[in-house]
Amino acid sequence: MSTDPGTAPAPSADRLVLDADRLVGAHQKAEVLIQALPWLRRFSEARVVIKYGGNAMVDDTLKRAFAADVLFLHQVGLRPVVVHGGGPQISTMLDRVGLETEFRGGLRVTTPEVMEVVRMVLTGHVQRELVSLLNADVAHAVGLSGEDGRLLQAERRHALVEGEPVDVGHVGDVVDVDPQAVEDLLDAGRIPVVSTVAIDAAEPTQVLNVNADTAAAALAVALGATKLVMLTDVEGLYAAWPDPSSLVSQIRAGDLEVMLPTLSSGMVPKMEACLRAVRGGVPQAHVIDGRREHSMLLEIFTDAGVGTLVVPDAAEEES
Ligand SMILES: Nc1ncnc2c1ncn2[C@@H]1O[C@H](COP(=O)(O)OP(=O)(O)O)[C@@H](O)[C@H]1O
Ligand SMILES: CC(=O)N[C@@H](CCC(=O)OP(=O)(O)O)C(=O)O
Repeated sequence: MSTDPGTAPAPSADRLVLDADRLVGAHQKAEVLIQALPWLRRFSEARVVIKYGGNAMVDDTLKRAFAADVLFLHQVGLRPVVVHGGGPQISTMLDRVGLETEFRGGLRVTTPEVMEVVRMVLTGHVQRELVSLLNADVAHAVGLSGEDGRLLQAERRHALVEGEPVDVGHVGDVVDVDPQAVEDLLDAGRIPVVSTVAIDAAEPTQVLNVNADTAAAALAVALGATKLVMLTDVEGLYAAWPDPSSLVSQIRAGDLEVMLPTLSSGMVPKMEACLRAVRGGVPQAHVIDGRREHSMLLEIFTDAGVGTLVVPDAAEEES
């Protein structure tokens, strides 16, 4: 039975404010959905390689939000491929087992003992955790390492320290990608989750430690991905690190190439990877803040975009 508006008590001021808030909230949600529509259409069936950096795996809530975003992409018809890092997690385990660890030119010095721990942590711990989060409700995700189906082959590389090559042991750069194992999983409607341990092309029974950004870029190129999205622990690329007001929202490949020698630490392999991806035919490479819940959805499905977008030299202006 409805109340006669003429006799019903007047709603309190607090109640009116609450109702207004609810309406504004609902209106905003509808706006977001409408805004997402052209992007949903545009990216239908698009392959998106998502690099999830170890520094962005801050806590369980964030990890669950990441998994929810990946599942959302999958549900609305994109083809997400997750490539994960795990640098801090490897360092913690090395510390626990009493092995010294050191980075030269952004790359971990990797002895045979360190390599065993790298492989164990990436494929046995970080990958397992992501696969289990992604499969919490529906079983879509399947984990694989660069060793599986010869996905990633690498050659030993040096690090560059002040322009000089330095030996960093069992560290490689990807020289060959056989994406068939990933293609098979995508064809079966799966979400591949890739650990970046690679086969040593010179000694195929051995493995090499590959920077996860580098591996993600190589895989994005081999898969003909529409986007490479890197989740890290900063908003994006700062032209004048660490000044947040210097965030670069969009940069062309040629300008990034000029900027590369001025960059330091983790941003070097990350921006090199973005450059490699767009030069290899990936139309867009993004660096976004993985510490902000749902930053990936904001980047892909809203007009504003977030973080830093790298585009080829001849690309049109777009978010
Ligand atoms: N110009 C820059 N802009 C943004 N971050 C930078 C810059 N130079 C160095 N950094 C560092 O790079 C880090 C990201 O790289 P890294 O630690 O390798 O992340 P991930 O584990 O996500 O791959 C940032 O936390 C920041 O400390
Ligand atoms: C050669 C090299 O440095 N490999 C990295 C691989 C993991 C990685 O890249 O993880 P993030 O993406 O979390 O940094 C390492 O051993 O830490």
